[in-house]
Order: sequence, then C-alpha cells, then structure tokens
Amino acid sequence: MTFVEFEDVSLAYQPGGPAAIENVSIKVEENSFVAVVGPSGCGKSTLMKLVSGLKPVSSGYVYVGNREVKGPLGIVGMAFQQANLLPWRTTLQNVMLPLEIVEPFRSRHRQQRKAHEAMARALLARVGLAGCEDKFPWELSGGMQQRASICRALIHKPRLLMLDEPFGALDAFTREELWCLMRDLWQNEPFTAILVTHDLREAVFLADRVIVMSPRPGRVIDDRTIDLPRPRPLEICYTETFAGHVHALRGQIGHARQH
Ligand SMILES: Nc1ncnc2c1ncn2[C@@H]1O[C@H](COP(=O)(O)OP(=O)(O)OP(=O)(O)O)[C@@H](O)[C@H]1O
Repeated sequence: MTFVEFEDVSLAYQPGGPAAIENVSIKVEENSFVAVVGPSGCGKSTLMKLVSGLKPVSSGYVYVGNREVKGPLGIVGMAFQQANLLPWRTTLQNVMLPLEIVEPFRSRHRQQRKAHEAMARALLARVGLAGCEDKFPWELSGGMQQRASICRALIHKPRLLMLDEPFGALDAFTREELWCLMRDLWQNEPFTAILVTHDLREAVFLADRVIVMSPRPGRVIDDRTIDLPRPRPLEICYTETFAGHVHALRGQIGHARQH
C-alpha cells in the first residue's frame, strides 16, 4: 500500500520565481525505507518540508496515508543533521517532548506520565543511553545527542519518519553505528522512512529504494531498487553488489551535475 505520494509536484519558494523542484512524482510504500540523494540544492530538504506539511506545494498534490497534506502532520517524526535537543531539558525530558505535544498522548500525559516516562526510558535503553536520562544535552557526545534525537523522533510511534542528514555531522565510526541502530529500530517495529542524505553508502545500506534527483530544479532522474537481502550486516558494505549500487548512483549524480 502506498503511504506517501507526490503527484506531479512543483514548488517555487517565491510565487512566479524559479522552481526548487519540478514535476516530481514519487510513491513510497507503507513501512518501506526510501532514501533521496542528489547534488546540493536539488531540493531534497524541500521534499521533506512538503511531506511534513511545513510548506505548501505550488502545484500538484502530496498525500500521506491517503490524505492530502494541507498543514503540519502529527504522524511524522523528524530528525535532522543537528540533534536540536533543548539545552534546558534533560535527555529524558527531551525524548518525552512529543508526548506532551502530539495527540493522543498529549491529552493523556498528566494521567499517564509514569507510563510515558517508562516508554522513554525503554527507548533510551534500546539505543544504548541507559544511565544518561538525567544528563543535559551538553553532557552528551555528538553521537549520543543524535541517538537521543532519534528517540525523540520515534517516541510517539510515528507512522512516518523523516530523516534529513541525521548522521551527516558524525565521525565515520559513529555514523556506521547509528546506521545499524536505525536498521534495527526499523526492522524491529517497521515504519515508513524517508532519508535525505549525501552519503551514497548510507543510502544503499539502509534503503529499499534510492531516488536520485537532478540539480535545480529538482526532478526524479532515477529510482533504484536496492535488492540486498535483509537483515543487512555492516560487512555488506564491502560486497561487490553493494559497491555496484554506490558506483552507479555516483555516476548518475556526477553526470547530472555536468549537464
Ligand atoms: N526558504 C527558502 N527560500 C528560497 N529558496 C530556498 C529556500 N529554501 C531552499 N531554497 C532553494 O531551493 C533549492 C532547493 O533547496 P533544498 O534545501 O531543498 O536543497 P537540498 O537538496 O536539500 O540541498 P543540500 O543538499 O545542499 O542540503 C535551493 O536552490 C535553495 O537555494
């Protein structure tokens, strides 16, 4: 079943101005993991803003769960390159934030505070942050902050997770650790995921499909199925099939940049 659909979508940030993306049509199956790659400025983050309802389309339609997106959506979890944790809240309080804001959790939050806290503690433990609940963000490393930010994006069990370069600011080892964490979280309790990334290895490792965008105005120039078996161990990154996907994607983006 299709869960997210772009139907011939264009967006110009200024009315009548140049299009950031043009005639984009994409279908994302429920509980699948889709990555979007392309040269800088091709409109990857713009796609995120359109799906989450932070920006209206100039033309075309965006549907999430069979409903046209017309404003911010509560069923979306988001994680960005910067962890963006609130510095005055502890890690636990940061993770619990969506439960205070998003329905149906919000209206039950007072009565179910203890249960909500237990959910947050359990999720923090799953990502290896047990013992960090009472620490403030500045007491955590970059990788730990990003783990907490992923917990915050998932705590309200969103049906759709939008990831905008969430591992981009991390060192190579931490990044690979978090790929595995994301793989396990998704595999354990599937949700629909859309990942924007510059890292082609990350895209191939995590995704079922990789969508390639052209330089501005962003258009879909390829939609590549990644048929690597799951569960995928990190060692899969050193196989010929994996390298073949990465090379093909790199070639397409290089070609698109030149033309
Ligand atoms: N708020 C805005 N107002 C005007 N133009 C914008 C705005 N946000 C983005 N753009 C333009 O729209 C185009 C697409 O931007 P977007 O951020 O979606 O690209 P991107 O592929 O995510 O880029 P990067 O890979 O560098 O993060 C770019 O040319 C950018 O300059």
